[in-house]
Amino acid sequence: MIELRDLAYVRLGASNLEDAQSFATRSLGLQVGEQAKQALYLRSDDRAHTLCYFEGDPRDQTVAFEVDDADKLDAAGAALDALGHAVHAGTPDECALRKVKAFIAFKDPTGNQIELVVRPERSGKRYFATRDAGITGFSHVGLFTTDPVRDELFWTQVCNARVSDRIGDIALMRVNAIHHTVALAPGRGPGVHHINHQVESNDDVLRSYYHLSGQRVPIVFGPGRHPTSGARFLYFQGPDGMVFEYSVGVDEIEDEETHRPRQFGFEPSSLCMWGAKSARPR
Ligand SMILES: O=C/C=C/C(C(=O)O)=C(/O)C(=O)O
Ligand SMILES: [Fe+2]
Repeated sequence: MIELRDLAYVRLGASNLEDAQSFATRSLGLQVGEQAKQALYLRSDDRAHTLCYFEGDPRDQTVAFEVDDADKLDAAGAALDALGHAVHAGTPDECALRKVKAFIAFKDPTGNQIELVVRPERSGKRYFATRDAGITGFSHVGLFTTDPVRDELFWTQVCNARVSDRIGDIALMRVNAIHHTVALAPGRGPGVHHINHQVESNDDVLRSYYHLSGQRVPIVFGPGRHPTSGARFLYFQGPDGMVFEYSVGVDEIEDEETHRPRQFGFEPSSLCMWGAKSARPR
């Protein structure tokens, strides 16, 4: 069993790094941790980075999870290899680019690019962004799936994810007490469906709604409230069509032993209990 501890980062190819920087700092509210020649490292918490835009194809998207140590990383590599996944061990240069001690890369059954990392770098400086979006941290990702039932089995049987709730066959899965760290979303191929940051209060969600609307950032869903995690949310579109979410008030699963996933119907009211309609199909 591969024990995922937390999300580490997302890496996104950017068609225009300047546009990505402008969006990340003026709209999303991240802090530039480091500006390299062909990459931009962005912070949302006490880590050195949680999002990296690099000059490249916007379809090149990777999600990374932290595992405990080098032994666990080796065991994960062996387990994935035995299941037929091609596993790449990061070279020292590739580790430096990701600010981690070691990592392996592989694809999930849909073809999503996943990395498992050890010892991601933290920063001695606290996260301090020039735009005050109220961000309290990087929280979850949505991943496209071409087969939700198969991919739920991968995340829950090969890895340690547990299903918190389902909407139709779509699983919202946790790797720690937080309601979900990975949400699956039906799609025609691999890719990141959305990237979530938690914010401090309902006020932050609504303040951002007006701030982003004023900047003509496309709002794609919300403000609204998910009946699943209970979170109040706003989804909006960034560079190269990537969707970002702010949310506040996501449930924690209090009792790991007794929690049973709830089943929600595959219908709009399962996505928003206030009646907001998503501008993109889930
Ligand atoms: O469409 C359902 C979304 C559910 C949630 C939630 O319960 O918080 C998400 O954040 C999500 O999957 O994006
Ligand atoms: Fe979400």
